[in-house]
Amino acid sequence: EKFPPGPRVIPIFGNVLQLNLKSPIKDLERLTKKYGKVYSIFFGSRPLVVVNGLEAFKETLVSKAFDFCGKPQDIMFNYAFQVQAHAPGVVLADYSPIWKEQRRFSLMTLRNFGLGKQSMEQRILAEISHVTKVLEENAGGTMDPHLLFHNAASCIICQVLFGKHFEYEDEFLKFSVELFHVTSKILNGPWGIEAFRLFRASRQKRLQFMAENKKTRVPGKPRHFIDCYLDEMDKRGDDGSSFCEDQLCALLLDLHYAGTDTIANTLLSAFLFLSYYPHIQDKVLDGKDEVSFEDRQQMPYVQAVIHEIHRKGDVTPLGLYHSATKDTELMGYSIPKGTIVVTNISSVLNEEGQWKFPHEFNPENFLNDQGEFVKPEAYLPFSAGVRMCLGEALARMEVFLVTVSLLRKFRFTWPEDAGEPDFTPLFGTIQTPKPYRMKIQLRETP
Ligand code: HEM
Repeated sequence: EKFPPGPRVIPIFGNVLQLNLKSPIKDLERLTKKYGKVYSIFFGSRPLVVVNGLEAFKETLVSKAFDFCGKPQDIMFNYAFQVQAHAPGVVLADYSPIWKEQRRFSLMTLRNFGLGKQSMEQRILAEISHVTKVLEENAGGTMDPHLLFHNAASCIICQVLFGKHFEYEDEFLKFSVELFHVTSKILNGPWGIEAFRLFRASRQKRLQFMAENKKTRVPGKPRHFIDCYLDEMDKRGDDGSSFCEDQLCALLLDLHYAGTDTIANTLLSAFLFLSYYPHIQDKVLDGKDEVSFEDRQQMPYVQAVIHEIHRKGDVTPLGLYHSATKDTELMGYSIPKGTIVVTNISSVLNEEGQWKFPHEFNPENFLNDQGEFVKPEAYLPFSAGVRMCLGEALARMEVFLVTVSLLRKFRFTWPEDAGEPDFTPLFGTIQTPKPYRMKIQLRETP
């Protein structure tokens, strides 16, 4: 009876005609002003509860984390993406022992692979050298970095999953980058049969990799994620756990997808802002020649810039839909089991009252009066709680290393003839900055 309020529902359509689905963020902001931090909208006859702002986020994701950690199953994207119901992977899997087991294993494996340790850093730096090469070829001119950053992000996660470098011309790399980029905009574009076809083709390619890999695998000597998973399967035998090759195949897509488009768009957004505000680039370097991930704690300004990149990047504006695991309450409203809950991450990352400069790209958002690094509570680009992003550590390391390494070698500026930049991104489950060109100059080596 006390379901969250919302705009008047039109039979059959619900509220879809009242929302700009191509770019709904402004509409959601308008509805917050009218109905408060928690309200409902209807897609046809199906209600979605939208959660806005830090206070409502904390109740949803932290204090009532287990009431809201489900994931809706009967939506179109799941049918296209998952392919096999018994092997749901992690990203779209409902809250269940299977999800828990697979998430824990993935997290541990990413960590043991050297996250926070030297070896992961070396893998990332090796991939950055390919980016540097392309930028060197374009130095003195301008370029659209779109494909370059997608290729780089995809290659880095492929190093973890498959243990090898893919050339930027490789068919698998090109196919994957295109697949992720197109389908992450599914919410606002025409799609259907084509998405189903692409995800099925992607599964065939992953199965092929898994089969090829077995030929060179030495049990107990893992080279990459696939090997680690197969070792785990051997260890578990027939213990009735959820570990199986279909799950491995699903996880490969989850991690490759989640690790490519998010990072690529964060980097695109980073270099859009940095090109327009080149004075920030000079302050990042501040006379330092060598910068390693290890040193970041001693570099408050660099930390502030990287965090501001993730905040203004705002790449997953509505997170990934949650669902209520039982009949529960949220901010005084009744939420029936199974209700889809939309976490409007964008509303928190730009919330007035939480940030010194909510609407501008400004590293001061993460610095106190003494110039020390501080992280406001509303810094939630990776969400929070039980379903929080499991690639956060890798994402932070990648964005740090790519940004700092490229700034050491190049200076990026906004082309004089490019007019004013449009910072409003193209909306999607993962959103993308509008295409732009940046001017690239080699820095003088000291
Ligand atoms: C800037 C980069 C990234 C951002 C902003 C980001 C953000 C997010 C967000 C908002 C979620 C949804 C959390 C929720 O449902 O409440 C998520 C989930 C997830 N992310 Fe990321 N992510 C990033 C990079 C990565 C990377 C590099 C990987 C993999 C290596 C990854 C793997 C995942 C997985 C597997 C999930 C599902 C977790 C689960 O449901 O248990 N992400 N991410």
